[in-house]
Amino acid sequence: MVLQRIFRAVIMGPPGSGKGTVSARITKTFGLSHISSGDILRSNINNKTELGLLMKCCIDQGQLVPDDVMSRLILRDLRVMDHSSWLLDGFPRTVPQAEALDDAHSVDTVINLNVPFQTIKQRLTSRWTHLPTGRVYNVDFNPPKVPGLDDETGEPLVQRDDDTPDTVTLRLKAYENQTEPVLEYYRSNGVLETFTGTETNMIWPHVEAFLHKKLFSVKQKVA
Ligand SMILES: Nc1nc2c(ncn2[C@@H]2O[C@H](COP(=O)(O)OP(=O)(O)O)[C@@H](O)[C@H]2O)c(=O)[nH]1
Ligand SMILES: Nc1ncnc2c1ncn2[C@@H]1O[C@H](COP(=O)(O)OP(=O)(O)O)[C@@H](O)[C@H]1O
Repeated sequence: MVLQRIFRAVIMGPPGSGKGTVSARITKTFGLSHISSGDILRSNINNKTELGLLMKCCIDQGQLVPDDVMSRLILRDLRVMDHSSWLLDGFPRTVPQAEALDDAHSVDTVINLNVPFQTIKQRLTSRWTHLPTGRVYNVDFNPPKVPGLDDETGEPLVQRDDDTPDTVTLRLKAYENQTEPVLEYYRSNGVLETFTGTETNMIWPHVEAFLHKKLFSVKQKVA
């Protein structure tokens, strides 16, 4: 689908709610550029940049990276995408980050994946990631064709250092304390759309239908 107008979206939800999985489907269906804060941080860690080395320990302890670091990193990437439609995944995660984003760009819609915490824990400890692309697999849900290898490149998959049961508990706490207030922020701005469920394949048709409608009405407004 070719968009006729620039469209900016954010996808939110607790760790393991399926943001990466749903983002891949959105980008494939609607052609938005996907920007994942977690993938950007992991690429910095993998490439041993100064920022990556500094942030690794905070990520591995299930804590959020400081707001100023994160906002600078993402807003810098968005600056060079001035004429693109994008989907932000994992940013903003705090109210100050949402305010920093608002100061620079207007957000058309925020997709919130509301998946119960007890569903999530099991998923994260069986998540396998292809670090260079952020493609995710799951032993139960979408296993790779060859165990341990990425379907597209044949490169090795890894388990994230922060996907251990103890760190997942800390990340869920950080989500409750620091990220849930962002949902309220966007709800009061009138852009929040929540999708509730325990399975991505049940949630996805609703997200897809919503975006079709949203993009169509955006085009109508412009015409
Ligand atoms: N069992 C199960 N696993 C899922 C489902 N949706 C996504 N996953 C897996 O759950 C893990 C977390 O999903 P991901 O998209 O990475 O979530 P994110 O942390 O919100 O970006 C990955 O291993 C996915 O393959 C689902 O409906 N059922
Ligand atoms: N916007 C952000 N603000 C602060 N820290 C972040 C942000 N995005 C990612 N991080 C850090 O990177 C980690 C992994 O993020 P991410 O890949 O989005 O995890 P998940 O998709 O499992 O929720 C987070 O637990 C946090 O430490």
